[in-house]
Amino acid sequence: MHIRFIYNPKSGRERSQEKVSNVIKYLFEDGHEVSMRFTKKAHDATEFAIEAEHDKVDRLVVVGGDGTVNEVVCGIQESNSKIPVMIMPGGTTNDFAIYMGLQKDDWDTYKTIVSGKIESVDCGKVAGRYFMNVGACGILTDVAHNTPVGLKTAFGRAAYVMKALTELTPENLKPIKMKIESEEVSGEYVSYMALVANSKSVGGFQKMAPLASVHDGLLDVLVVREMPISDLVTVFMKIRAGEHVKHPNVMYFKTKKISFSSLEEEVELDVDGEFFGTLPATFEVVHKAINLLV
Ligand SMILES: Nc1ncnc2c1ncn2[C@@H]1O[C@H](COP(=O)(O)OP(=O)(O)OP(=O)(O)O)[C@@H](O)[C@H]1O
Repeated sequence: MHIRFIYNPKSGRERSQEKVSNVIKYLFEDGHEVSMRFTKKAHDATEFAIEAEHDKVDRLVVVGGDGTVNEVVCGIQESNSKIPVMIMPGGTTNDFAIYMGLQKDDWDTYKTIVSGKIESVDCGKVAGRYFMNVGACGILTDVAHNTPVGLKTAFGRAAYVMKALTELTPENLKPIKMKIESEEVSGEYVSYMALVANSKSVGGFQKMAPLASVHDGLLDVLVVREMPISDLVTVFMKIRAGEHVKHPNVMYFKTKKISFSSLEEEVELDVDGEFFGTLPATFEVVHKAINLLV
């Protein structure tokens, strides 16, 4: 088989080299052809995924974080590719890879690349681009894209916690007046945060969208509505257990398609941990979009 690696050398703590070398060694020993593409800047991984479809490679291996996976998913969708994809988590949080159980040792990674099960999984679409994990707006949702790369390299996930703590000030706790339109829920809501998730794991919290599934042809929507700060603290403390969705001021439902618009100020949107633009935005699911090796 011809196996193409797309490798972001700057994602996470830059410690993936040894793992990648070991996996490539196993692949060579097994007689496979291996080619490498290293990303240098934003969108390189998208171009490399499109190139992989043209080159008719047999397997694509993505080494990087959620942002790199996002770019590869965009390339796969844009080129209508069905190439089986393996994700080697090399980022800071790796929400999607963790949700899919892809934190494997070197040998299992190699075995999955050559003979893993292929699962056809959903992705999301927003403003003509695609996402694997989440689109979000409101408090704390910009932490991932605003944390400097140097801080992530030095401190890993703790960098996000440090950045989050600097953001949780009374001035930042401004609720957003937004309009939501979907088949299930429509209306004007005042909320602190809204997110649309494909997988359960968001921002390092493995039960942020506790009922999400990448097989159900649906996106999970979580809206944290305006509430007293003391209630908000309670909600955040329940995220780890996935119990936050039961709070009366938290809306949680599934949909195929949903639109958000801000009724007042400009609201930034974060998609798979990277800055994406501003509201309005319409999210929809793309069922069975990616052939993932698991
Ligand atoms: N060689 C490079 N040097 C600097 N930045 C790069 C390079 N290659 C890609 N990038 C940037 O890295 C971003 C993706 O980073 P990625 O999300 O994979 O890592 P992370 O932020 O450490 O992990 P996570 O999102 O899981 O927390 C891309 O959007 C791109 O802009």
